[in-house]
Amino acid sequence: MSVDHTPDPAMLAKAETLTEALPFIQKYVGRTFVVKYGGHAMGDPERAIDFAEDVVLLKAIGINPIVVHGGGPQIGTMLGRLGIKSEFVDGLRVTDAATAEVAEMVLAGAINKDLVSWIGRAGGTAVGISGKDARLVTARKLTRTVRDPDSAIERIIDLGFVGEPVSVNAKILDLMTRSDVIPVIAPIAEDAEGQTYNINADTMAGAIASAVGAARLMLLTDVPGVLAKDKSLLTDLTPKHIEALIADGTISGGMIPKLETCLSAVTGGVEAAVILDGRVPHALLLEIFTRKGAGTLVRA
Ligand SMILES: Nc1ncnc2c1ncn2[C@@H]1O[C@H](COP(=O)(O)OP(=O)(O)O)[C@@H](O)[C@H]1O
Ligand SMILES: CC(=O)N[C@@H](CCC(=O)OP(=O)(O)O)C(=O)O
Repeated sequence: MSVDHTPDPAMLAKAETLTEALPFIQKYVGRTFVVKYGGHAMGDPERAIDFAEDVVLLKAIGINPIVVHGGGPQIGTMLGRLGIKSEFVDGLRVTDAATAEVAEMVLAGAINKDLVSWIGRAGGTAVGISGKDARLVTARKLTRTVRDPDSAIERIIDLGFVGEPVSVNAKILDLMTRSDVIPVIAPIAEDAEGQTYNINADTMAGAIASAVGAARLMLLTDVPGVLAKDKSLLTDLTPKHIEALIADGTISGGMIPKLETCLSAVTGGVEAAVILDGRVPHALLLEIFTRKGAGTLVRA
């Protein structure tokens, strides 16, 4: 009796997908990827489960993920329930004392523990912390200047308790990533005097990526990447392009801190930064392990 050796095309396609991933696995094993999961991308529970599986798979094959999460829309919902108004300047939430308290509660409380739970259920060992734990991140008040487009006069805007990272305790992250642990980090930190700051999650992820010398900073959001004025996807950007896109208004709102973060990450030792659509199922795996990639890649 003869045996039919013709492979099932669907099975063959699976094997090809795995072999396509091989050079990327070989390249990145032992390296650290900082993945920022935005509040908008987090909205769909099914996608959140895909995200958790992707992160656990990375760890299982020897790539070290560090997750930094946002939660802007979720903070907005809680502030709304409490009757606290909120306003943004260049994608940053103006943060008074009450808003800082709510931001910490939502980010370091609810969202951080949801993510830890998703990763745990996908089989990973996630430990949820904020910048305050083990003095992971020390922050200071952020000063933001805005330039009036007509007069070109610059003025300083007071954003309240919005912080920027000054130093990162990379040693504690190193201890965690050398073990089975997947750190899950909320973008809240304090200064030397114990003042709490609300930090934009992209900014937090960028500072951490630079401090650990990450191979990649990956920012998952709710758009396919950086879009040009005609809405086409800009697949590759350099620092020069970014400055021009900010200056001519192509980039606005939350995309500003995102690209500023990519800029300082790639000039601060991170090999490349990617902005990609977190609403796409398994966006992380598709970006890392396929030749085509996805989203917008920023390189120095
Ligand atoms: N040129 C641009 N390309 C893509 N998105 C842009 C651009 N300019 C502004 N944006 C806005 O930036 C948003 C992403 O930032 P943000 O809302 O802060 O996301 P996240 O919560 O994922 O950090 C997009 O939803 C879009 O509205
Ligand atoms: C200062 C500042 O803007 N902090 C952000 C922190 C959360 C965040 O960045 O969340 P996303 O990534 O989901 O936008 C905020 O209060 O919304």
